[in-house]
Amino acid sequence: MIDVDSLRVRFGSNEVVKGVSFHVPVGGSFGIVGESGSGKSTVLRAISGLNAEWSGRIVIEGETMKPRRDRAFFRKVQMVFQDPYGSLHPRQTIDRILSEPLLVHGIGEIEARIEKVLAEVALPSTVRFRYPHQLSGGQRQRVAIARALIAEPEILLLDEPTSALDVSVQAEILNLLADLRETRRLTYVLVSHNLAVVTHLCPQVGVMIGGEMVEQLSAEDLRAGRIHHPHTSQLRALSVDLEEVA
Ligand SMILES: Nc1ncnc2c1ncn2[C@@H]1O[C@H](COP(=O)(O)OP(=O)(O)OP(=O)(O)O)[C@@H](O)[C@H]1O
Repeated sequence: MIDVDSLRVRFGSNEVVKGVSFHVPVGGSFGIVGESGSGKSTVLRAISGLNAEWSGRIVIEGETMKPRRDRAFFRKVQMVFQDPYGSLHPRQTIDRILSEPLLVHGIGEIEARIEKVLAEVALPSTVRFRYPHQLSGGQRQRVAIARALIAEPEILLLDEPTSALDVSVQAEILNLLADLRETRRLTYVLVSHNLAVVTHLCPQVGVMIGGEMVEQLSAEDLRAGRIHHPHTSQLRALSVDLEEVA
């Protein structure tokens, strides 16, 4: 369960998140959509503990978050970024990349866990001894998801997880994320500028503009055009085809 209440974030004199509130139940999936610069990633980074400069209240699984998080938090909550090139160390083999979270958290059975998680993200075990540049973009994102999952978190924070990928690969990764949420009973917060991506994965959606969440609605209402805020209508009109990736 994630409760965000009146979250504010400023950089210097510039307030970029202006009192955002939303709730995600255990096993739920909440999507944040909005144009570039609307503050979506900043909200996610405050939840993830990557940015300690915020005010308001963030409660995760009943625990009120402080700006700095302990190691147990980083086991429970994991983040997946847009760019698998940037987020995977280029000189480490996939084996090393996947071992690291286990070593950090003192978790044993490293070999078995790596084999299991690779199977879960549908990668052959032969990728273990390759480097990120030897994999395709989609395979690299599967590795990034495997790394996020290997220490068995409860919550995944997904920041544009498919935006760097070809359209055909985007759908594969979205389907994988949907399956993993169900089998592992994960809770997701997903950020994307792409309405089709958000509605594919998230039954509940929050729409941001200029640091405010101006509307929250179900993916169903969004698809059907049952919308209250003009900005949501604009975003919907801009999205050429809501079902493109579905
Ligand atoms: N570290 C930072 N220092 C100063 N300003 C920042 C910082 N990070 C983000 N901003 C500003 O905060 C605003 C919101 O950025 P944010 O990345 O959250 O938007 P976004 O909706 O995720 O956009 P995008 O989809 O382009 O990533 C932008 O104006 C951005 O320039």
